[in-house]
Amino acid sequence: MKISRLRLVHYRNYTDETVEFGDGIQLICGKNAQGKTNLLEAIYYCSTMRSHRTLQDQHLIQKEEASFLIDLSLQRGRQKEQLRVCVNEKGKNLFIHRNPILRVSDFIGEVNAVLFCPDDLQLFTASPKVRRRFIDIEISKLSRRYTQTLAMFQRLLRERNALLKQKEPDLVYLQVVTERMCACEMVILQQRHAFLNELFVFCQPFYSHFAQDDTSIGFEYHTVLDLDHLKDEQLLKEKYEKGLVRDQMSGQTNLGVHKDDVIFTIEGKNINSYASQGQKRTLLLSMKLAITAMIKEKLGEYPILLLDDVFSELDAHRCRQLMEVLPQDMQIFISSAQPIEQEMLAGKVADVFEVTDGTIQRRVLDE
Ligand SMILES: Nc1ncnc2c1ncn2[C@@H]1O[C@H](COP(=O)(O)OP(=O)(O)OP(=O)(O)O)[C@@H](O)[C@H]1O
Repeated sequence: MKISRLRLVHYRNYTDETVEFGDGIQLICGKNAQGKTNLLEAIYYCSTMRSHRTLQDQHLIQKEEASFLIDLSLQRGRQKEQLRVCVNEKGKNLFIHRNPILRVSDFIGEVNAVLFCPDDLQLFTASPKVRRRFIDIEISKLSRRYTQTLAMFQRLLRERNALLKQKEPDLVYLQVVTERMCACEMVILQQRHAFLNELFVFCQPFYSHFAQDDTSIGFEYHTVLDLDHLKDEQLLKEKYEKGLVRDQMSGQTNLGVHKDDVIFTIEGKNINSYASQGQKRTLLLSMKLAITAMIKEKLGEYPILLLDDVFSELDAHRCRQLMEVLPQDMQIFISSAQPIEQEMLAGKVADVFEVTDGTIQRRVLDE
């Protein structure tokens, strides 16, 4: 998958800018606060329908404007696709080849993008919700069934919580909702567990490449059922039955996959208490690269990789190691405020763009 052309209108500090991209590495250079991250954010927005920096679409609209527009020309093998995203205060209007797409979930996944950015390090220290969101976003790039099941589970959970808040809820209906939730949860927790297992199989070689030692990395998945009983739907239903009085007293559902967490480990120890900042960064980057490799294996083509400010996060040696490991046939956007020299690219060819105050110019790399 590759973006051949991008137009941003009233998006953040871009008034009306069109740029054509090539294959392989696309270096997005420029001083601080010129619009490099905004460009990567716009691409990521088309992939997930939300920004990685704000939950409010209004923040993405250029100051004093009423809406923004992103036009994106996408190439998948020989197929070309034209995507349009218009956002105003009323919401999102989405088009594929000028045909309106009414459900946001039908648009998500058209652009498959994996993002690495400096704030991602919070993944390890943030609340379990952030780690669940990370897992959910990444699995939804691989499985539409997962996205749909998760959406269904979230609807049922809201419904169950509303029933639990009633003084005299319809207990028969409550049980129907609970049983439907359990069915969704079996899919979700099995897919989460399988994804994490596979992620770390793909991740270990990347980590070893960067660390140049045999440090082992891993994870512990904490969910509502023991790992030996991940397929035991009956056990899950019994847990809900046992927890019903507590749920009614608190007016909410106290157990389920919406409470899951994952702990990342290095040498079997919790990454937060054991690893250096450099090791955390290396693990995170390895995880993102592993996800691109998983997508290639499962869907037959690489996603678009967005590396925001990655060079400032790594020392010169790791930068070279990163360039060496990036596949030739993946389109990769790398933003950098630091000057980039040919030597840093480890022999790779790159298209170079200079971003200045919301404008983008193609340029030649310094020797
Ligand atoms: N809604 C908006 N309207 C207009 N300008 C905006 C809006 N949101 C952000 N900006 C501007 O975008 C610029 C920041 O762009 P961006 O975050 O892409 O910087 P950057 O080039 O990645 O910088 P750095 O190298 O420091 O990360 C700032 O000048 C900011 O004021």
